[in-house]
Amino acid sequence: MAKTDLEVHDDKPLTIAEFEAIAKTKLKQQVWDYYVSGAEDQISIQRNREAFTRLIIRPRVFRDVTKIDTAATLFGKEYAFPVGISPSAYQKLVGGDGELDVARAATGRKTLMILSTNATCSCEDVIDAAGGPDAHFWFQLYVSQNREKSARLIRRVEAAGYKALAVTVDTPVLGNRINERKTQLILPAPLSLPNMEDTDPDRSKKPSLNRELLQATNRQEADRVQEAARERGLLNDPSLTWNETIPWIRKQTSTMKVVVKGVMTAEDALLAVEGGADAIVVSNHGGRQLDGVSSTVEALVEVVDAVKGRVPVLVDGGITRGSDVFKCLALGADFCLVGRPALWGLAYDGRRGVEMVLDILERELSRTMALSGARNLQEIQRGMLGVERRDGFGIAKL
Ligand SMILES: Cc1cc2nc3c(=O)[nH]c(=O)nc-3n(C[C@H](O)[C@H](O)[C@H](O)COP(=O)(O)O)c2cc1C
Ligand SMILES: O=C(O)C(=O)c1ccccc1
Repeated sequence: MAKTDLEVHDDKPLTIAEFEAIAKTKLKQQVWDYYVSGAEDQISIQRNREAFTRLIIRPRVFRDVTKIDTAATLFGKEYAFPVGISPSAYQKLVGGDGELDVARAATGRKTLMILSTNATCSCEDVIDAAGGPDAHFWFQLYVSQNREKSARLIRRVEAAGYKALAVTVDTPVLGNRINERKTQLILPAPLSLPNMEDTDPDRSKKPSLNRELLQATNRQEADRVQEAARERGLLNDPSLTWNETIPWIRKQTSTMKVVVKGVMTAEDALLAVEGGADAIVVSNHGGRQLDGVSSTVEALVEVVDAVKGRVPVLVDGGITRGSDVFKCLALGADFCLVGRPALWGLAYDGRRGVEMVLDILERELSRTMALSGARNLQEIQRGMLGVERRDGFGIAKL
């Protein structure tokens, strides 16, 4: 449409969907494919989004909503609002200074960042960029078959000032991502994974690891490549168990909390709590691991009901609106995380782009709260949600 005197056009993206559309035009095909893809038929990615549209808000009105307080506390640290950034690999491929820009944005907006084991910036540089040990960031951990190597990494991130380890429990092997198999992801030579101790002097001459992992078409080949990946600490040891692994991690650190990321059932949530986890992240890895699992908001309900407030419950997967955050909190989550939305912001304009994405989510959450009659996070109740009734016409309150 042509501009007229009466129209003011502002080209700044106003929604996460607009950031995504712009990121698609800015990123190289192989990078876009890597970040956007899920596993196999991508049913669970779709389900993550659809579940939000099925949840219907039941707003309360005529309450004094002059002041809206979105502050959220985790492990004694107050964050400005309950949306942090999930760990994702190779952020320098997306733009700017990668993890450093994401870190600057997270502290700039007083929220949580979880740094990936497979980061392209060192855990020390990320804390420095965030303004030092007050950052209250967490580190995502893949536990290596070589436990000594993992023990050294844990000591290193503890010394750097991380407050918690988020142990990813949904990745004993890599999910079957078809796009990644078709379009090779290349980590260009100057990029490296500085949190990994690399014992292979020839590694820079070899193709990127996810590609190798996914290309294997027979068991022998697959075993060989998975073994090489695990040896480097890029993937979890597949033998990890509740009984052995959580106590082992706990023994390696005296200051950091232990969080498990990737729980999707009440049964595992109970094992996590009984095994001494300090928090749970309900996650299906952004639909990149097992395809065919439920959406994370569906799983959130059973996890919250099983945990009964004993530890904080976080959730990620498909969150692209402040109203999605509102729905997660109403179901009982203590905090939300976004993976891809932060990356779309990073692709748009480095630190500033990530801050814009966080600002959109904060403004949308705040407005949803005001329009629903919730002045603070405690007032966001499950009864503010409903679903379409199957047995008649109307909304069934949750
Ligand atoms: C490109 C990409 C890389 C990821 N890398 C990791 C990782 O290294 N470790 C991990 O625990 N989760 C990883 N995840 C999963 C995210 O932490 C998170 O669970 C997921 O992205 C949330 O869904 P969303 O992207 O829909 O917000 C990755 C996700 C994406 C999209
Ligand atoms: O791509 C991912 O989702 C992921 O978790 C991962 C696993 C191994 C290497 C790099 C990223």
